[in-house]
Amino acid sequence: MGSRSDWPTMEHAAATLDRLHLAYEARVVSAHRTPDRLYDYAKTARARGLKAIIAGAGGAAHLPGMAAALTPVPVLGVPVESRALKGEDSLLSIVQMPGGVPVATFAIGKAGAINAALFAAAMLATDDAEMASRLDAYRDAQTAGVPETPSDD
Ligand SMILES: Nc1c(C(=O)O)ncn1[C@@H]1O[C@H](COP(=O)(O)O)[C@@H](O)[C@H]1O
Repeated sequence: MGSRSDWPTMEHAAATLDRLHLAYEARVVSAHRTPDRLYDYAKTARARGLKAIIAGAGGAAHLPGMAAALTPVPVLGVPVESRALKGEDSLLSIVQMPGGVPVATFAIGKAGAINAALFAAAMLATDDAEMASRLDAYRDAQTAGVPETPSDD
């Protein structure tokens, strides 16, 4: 994520990965404020064995796109809700990549963070039966948690 201030959003991605027993690291890396850290992080990502990078950032959210420019590891962009423009700036900054440098872009805020984690798990599940069954269990629990009526009475 681009800043510690993104953690209240991105911790939902982390919690989802925890639920799926999927190992991850959470780091603050900013294209704007820590460009060298971003360069090192992205350039070493593949060799370190990272299978996906969930990049959350708000406002002028260049982090996901710059990460994607520097590594072949799939980048999943999460637009963090910004104070001034409610995350529309984040969304548009992340989604509108030039052809040739893809970033998979998710919804603004908490839902996007959760879905990015689920999507990363789904990518891994294509050749990991254990992960596929954990995802099935996640969905089963989600389905079981949806009541059929609007209230208990
Ligand atoms: N969009 C970026 C990048 C980047 O794209 O590299 N670095 C920080 N930021 C964003 O700035 C917002 C405000 O950050 P602060 O709260 O630290 O001022 C955060 O949402 C962060 O993701």
